[in-house]
Amino acid sequence: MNSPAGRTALSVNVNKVALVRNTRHLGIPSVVRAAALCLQAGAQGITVHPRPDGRHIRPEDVHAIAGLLRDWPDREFNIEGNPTQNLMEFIRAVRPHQATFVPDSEDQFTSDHGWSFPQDAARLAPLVAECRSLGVRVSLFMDPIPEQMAGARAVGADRVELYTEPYAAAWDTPAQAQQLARYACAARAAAEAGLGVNAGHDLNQDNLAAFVAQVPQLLEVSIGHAFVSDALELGYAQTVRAYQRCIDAGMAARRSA
Ligand SMILES: CC(=O)[C@@H](O)[C@H](O)COP(=O)(O)O
Ligand SMILES: NCC(=O)COP(=O)(O)O
Repeated sequence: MNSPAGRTALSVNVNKVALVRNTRHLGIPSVVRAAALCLQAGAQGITVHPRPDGRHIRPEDVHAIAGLLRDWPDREFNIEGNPTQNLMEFIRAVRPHQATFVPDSEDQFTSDHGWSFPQDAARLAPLVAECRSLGVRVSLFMDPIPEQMAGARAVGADRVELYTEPYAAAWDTPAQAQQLARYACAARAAAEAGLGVNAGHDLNQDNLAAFVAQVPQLLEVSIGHAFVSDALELGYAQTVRAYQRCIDAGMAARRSA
């Protein structure tokens, strides 16, 4: 992903643009136009989560964004999903830069937990191997549990994505510092296991800088719900710049610590 060396990359998740689009048969707001405007504003990647029930991102969105990203060779496409459900058909068809495996059930309200090892190892390992044979990086959606990181590496994953809802829920409370320490420890354990570290879920303009400042070697954040909510007020381009300012503020705080 084309991000200045050492800068945490911003991948915009456009699920919620699709959610609004799906409430009429008019094709607006356009998911591809949202992605294009975010890329033009400097987002390093686009993320989608084509859930089996099609509540937001649908197969045609996946293929359209894959087509868009062919015009942006220095940016990345990240497709999220459960590889035991419909994710692999998309990986085989469009070969995104990254596949993020998420252990969601088909009717889950939203993602709310990561994989567990060794329980999930046997069924994930061949799917990870297939992605990698296709040249697709694999990131595993994980709770911030240091002891779980070796298991993620053992199935062949390149990265983990730390599930950040518990941190977001603790933000601006007395539990914030403890949560940040928990994520920093998990990130160090991941790096020691040879894994890259991504993060996502409920990150926003309020809580992002502190997370970037405290969590080492953070390669990518994928942000959707709060991003699209902000873009309704600011527009996509201004929102990309606002989130990148949060990332830069976190990186600066990290350097000065
Ligand atoms: C895996 C994760 O935390 C999010 O990327 C997920 O895509 C959110 O899904 P919804 O947008 O359906 O809540
Ligand atoms: N992997 C997290 C993601 O893509 C977006 O999550 P959210 O910001 O919509 O909670």
